[in-house]
Amino acid sequence: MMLRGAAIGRRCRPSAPRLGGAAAELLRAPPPAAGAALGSRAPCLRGCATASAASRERLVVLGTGWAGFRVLNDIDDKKFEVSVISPRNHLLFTPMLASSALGTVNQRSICQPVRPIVAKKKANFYESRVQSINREEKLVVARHGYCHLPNFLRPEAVVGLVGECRRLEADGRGFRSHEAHNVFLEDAGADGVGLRSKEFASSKVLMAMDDMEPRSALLAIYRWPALRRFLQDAFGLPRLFRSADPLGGAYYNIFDGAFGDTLGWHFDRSSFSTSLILQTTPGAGGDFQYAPDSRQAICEMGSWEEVEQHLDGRVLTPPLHPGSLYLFAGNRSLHRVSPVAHGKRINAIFTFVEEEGATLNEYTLRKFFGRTGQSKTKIRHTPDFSEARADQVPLAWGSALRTHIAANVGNLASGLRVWKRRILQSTVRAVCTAFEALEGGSRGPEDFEGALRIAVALIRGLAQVPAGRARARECAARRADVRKGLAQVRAALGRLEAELGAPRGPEPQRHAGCLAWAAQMLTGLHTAARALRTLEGPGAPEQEYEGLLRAVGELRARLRRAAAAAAAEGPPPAAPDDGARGPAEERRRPGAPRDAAGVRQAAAPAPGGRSVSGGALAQLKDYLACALLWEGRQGKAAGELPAALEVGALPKEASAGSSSTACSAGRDGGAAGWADSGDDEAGSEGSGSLSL
Ligand SMILES: O=C(O)CCC(=O)C(=O)O
Ligand SMILES: [Fe+2]
Repeated sequence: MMLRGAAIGRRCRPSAPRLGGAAAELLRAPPPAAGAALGSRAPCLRGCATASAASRERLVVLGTGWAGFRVLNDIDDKKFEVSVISPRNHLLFTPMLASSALGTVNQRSICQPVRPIVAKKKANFYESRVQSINREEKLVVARHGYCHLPNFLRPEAVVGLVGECRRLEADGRGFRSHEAHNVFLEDAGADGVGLRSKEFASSKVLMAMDDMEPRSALLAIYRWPALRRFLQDAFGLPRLFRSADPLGGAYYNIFDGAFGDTLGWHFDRSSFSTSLILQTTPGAGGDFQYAPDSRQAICEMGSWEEVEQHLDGRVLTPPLHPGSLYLFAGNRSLHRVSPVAHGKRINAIFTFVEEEGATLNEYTLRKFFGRTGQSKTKIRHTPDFSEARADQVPLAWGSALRTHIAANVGNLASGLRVWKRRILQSTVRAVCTAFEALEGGSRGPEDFEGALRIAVALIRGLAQVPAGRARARECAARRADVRKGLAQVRAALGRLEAELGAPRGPEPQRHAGCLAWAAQMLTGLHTAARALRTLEGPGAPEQEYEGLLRAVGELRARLRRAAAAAAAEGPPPAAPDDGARGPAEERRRPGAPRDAAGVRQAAAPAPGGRSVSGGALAQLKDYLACALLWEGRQGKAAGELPAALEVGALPKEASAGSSSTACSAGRDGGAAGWADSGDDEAGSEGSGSLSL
């Protein structure tokens, strides 16, 4: 139903939604004049009045035709609080339409804009169509698509929810997305022309429902039956259900000024949404902006330029405050969250659906949740950086790297101690700044080189680091690798000790090789065990790690004793004769353990350790790359990585080897510090054994 040009004066009855029940503690019913949307299938407007003028009578003017315009012009706004609802924001002087079509009158001359007069009368203007009028209820239902319930939450509940969200964030939960999308949140299609081809960049952190504690206050509100009933009433729906999506039922959004986060112009895919504003930074952006009921018009447009023209003067930016709940028909009105310049904007979205069992589509899950299922393994959107070399990183990788770092940093930071997390975060910031400078053409050479090296090392590490249970599994497998490595060292030392005790000629060259190899292996395994323990965070099996580190300490002590015994044998011969030594070796040690192959293997200097440990420890390099970053607390500024640990310094083939990083570290005196950062008993022994 549509009334054109008619003005109806109505005192709108206050309409507090019916709220009560368990979560009522947290909630405050909207004040009577909050403009709650009730009574229609489409989100709609009730009362159309603001809370400001309880003493004035409310008057709703429908349409901006002759009558409406006249009433608005003549009304005494001291006596009446006026709201205007009209699909047009101007009066059209219809008798002149024909002349306008013929070109004798300019089109603009036959339109009178309504906003100046609305502003003068301090009225509310809703560009919308009225759907129905309920005279009994004094209710006007308009297809406006937006409804604001200020103070929906009590301030203390807002504080509680913000705290909950921050805790999750600090715990490394959530997924940071940096995405390009068009207004329809759909693939552009093969041809990708017209409006569909216009992409907007969006970035934010989303904290999915399955990341929340079962006792989460947000989930308590979401599951509160009265909220669902209220929304069903508000939207005038026959049925309404909570979403069956395990990730997207209720979730937190964080728009971080440090990343200039924003949500680009789009239409939602669901017919309506419910958003709870928790934190804003006034004046810093993060505004919710929308063009009411604009879908139909925009769908007919061929380009974004046309849409921009259409949006001019139509975009509304409602004032939202922490504790505000707003209901919004997001699939009918183009909307966005403007870029956040600083601080953080936090809100929560509640998803309700009209069909029982409905879930989010894969496109949305992938883009904004980073995964489609409950696995916490993040989706990679970026090139494979694992083979990256500092001297080979193409400039074009800049933004992909930033995205990748940003997407994984939360994942990696999960469970880290605070100081480590800080190092990681400041490293990431340095890297992002460096890339920004580079892309902007103002390359800061000192900053950049260091940051790039770190970036590559970081990415190599991050690229392999899973989260949650997958991480625990991965760490368990890597612990098994460390145990295997320790067993190899133990066996080699056993054979060496047996040889040293046996009455036979000295073999100083071979023994020195074996000792050096064992020392390097122990350094690498020690670093690996500590890095893994850090990675696993609070859930790490402490006893097992203690056992591994104790074993390293014991083997180092044995190594020192063996080294002393070997030193007593005398200096190594100048030039060992490999060809002659094989059979001679067999002849000289008849009482030695039988496994000759094992002896030969252990005795080989094994540059890079590959021949000893094969591929079993291959992935440790990534953890070691992470570990070296974390060792920044030892006063090594970003960029001052020990030379042997720079990613560019690692020969490509070394990445296939197991403890190559550790061995490089072992050979470099300066590197010993990071490998043995010295807060456990085994740590302080590293450099000593390396000096063998
Ligand atoms: O955060 C907001 O206020 C709006 C969010 C939104 O438009 C969306 O999640 O689709
Ligand atoms: Fe939206």
